Amino acid sequence: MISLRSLHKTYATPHGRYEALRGIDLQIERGEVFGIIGPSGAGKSTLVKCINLLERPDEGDIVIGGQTLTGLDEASVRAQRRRIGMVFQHFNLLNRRTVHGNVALPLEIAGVPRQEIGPRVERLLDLVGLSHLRDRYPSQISGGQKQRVGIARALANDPDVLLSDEATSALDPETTRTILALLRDINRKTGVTVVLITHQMEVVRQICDRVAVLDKGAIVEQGRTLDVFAAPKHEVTRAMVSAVTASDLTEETLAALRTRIEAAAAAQPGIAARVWRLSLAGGDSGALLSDLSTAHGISLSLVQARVEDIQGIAVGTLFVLVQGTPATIEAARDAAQARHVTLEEVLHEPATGRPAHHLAA
Ligand SMILES: Nc1ncnc2c1ncn2[C@@H]1O[C@H](COP(=O)(O)OP(=O)(O)OP(=O)(O)O)[C@@H](O)[C@H]1O
Repeated sequence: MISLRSLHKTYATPHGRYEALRGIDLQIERGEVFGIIGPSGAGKSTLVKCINLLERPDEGDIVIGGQTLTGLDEASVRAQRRRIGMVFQHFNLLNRRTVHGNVALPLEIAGVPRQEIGPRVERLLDLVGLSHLRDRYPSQISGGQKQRVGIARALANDPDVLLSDEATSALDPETTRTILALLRDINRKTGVTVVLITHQMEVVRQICDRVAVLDKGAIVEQGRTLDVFAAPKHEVTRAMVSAVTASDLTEETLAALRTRIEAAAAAQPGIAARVWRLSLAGGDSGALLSDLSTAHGISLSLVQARVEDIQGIAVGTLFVLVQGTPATIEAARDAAQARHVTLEEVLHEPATGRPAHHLAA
């Protein structure tokens, strides 16, 4: 649906030229919800402006639905721009027009006959759940409702692509969830391709099928959202993912665990203890823990956990204290490896001098 091929964009600055996009290659399929995420200064706004043709890239091609947009004259660019519906962070509504009037505006500009505009706007307001507020002005509705107007307006000309530029950044978490759910719903009902530009991993987690990570003007990682969350490769991705799913044990918690383990070992000689970090990407964490303890006769207690639902799949980190004989613990570890789990030993008592190691299932 959208192909970005080797996009380069350089700005002139007082200190010389700055390369904001350094060869972006991306393929976004028809009907998917695709996230482009990156930290501040990564080049997200520049990329948005190139995709909707407000900025011309210095090099490279933008192809939407088979049509190469780079190299077109201004009149053709304006026509092509209608194929992309834009949703903005600050809504960009006209205060002197009603909700209905704001959604009607792009249809008026496109020269749609007056008698067609009314029914079309009503359908759009119905789609975003705002029919009852049609005569209100922007100052009389909430931020979430304003964004619904923004989404209806973006869909007015029946675009192939809905391009959302930080559409939920100005909204509280609950409103963000409802707006993302609405975008997902519209994507399913209409099949419109949705491209979300965001700095929030939470947005990607909730609705994106695939994601590309932008850093310093380049795509550093891309893939299915689930895969990127489960095993982020680039350090920028890891930092953003860990803000949503990962957790670490503090030194205080580790010290308290050591004390607890030593007391248990003194009371029950022959019983060893481990602390495991289990990274899940799918599967049922509760079932995993109970299966391991019942099948192998070990004692398992949860120390700390952060597990998030990524479109129906559990992804996250559990820290568990495992106690048993060394043989039963080894058997349980082998069994854990057979599941969708990455297991890392954080603490090994009594210490054997063996370094902590990673075992990928
Ligand atoms: N018109 C311009 N002239 C010069 N440099 C620019 C211009 N616009 C952007 N830049 C620079 O290009 C880089 C990318 O900027 P861009 O606004 O695309 O990043 P961003 O990922 O959207 O950042 P943020 O999330 O903070 O808005 C930045 O270093 C920025 O300073």
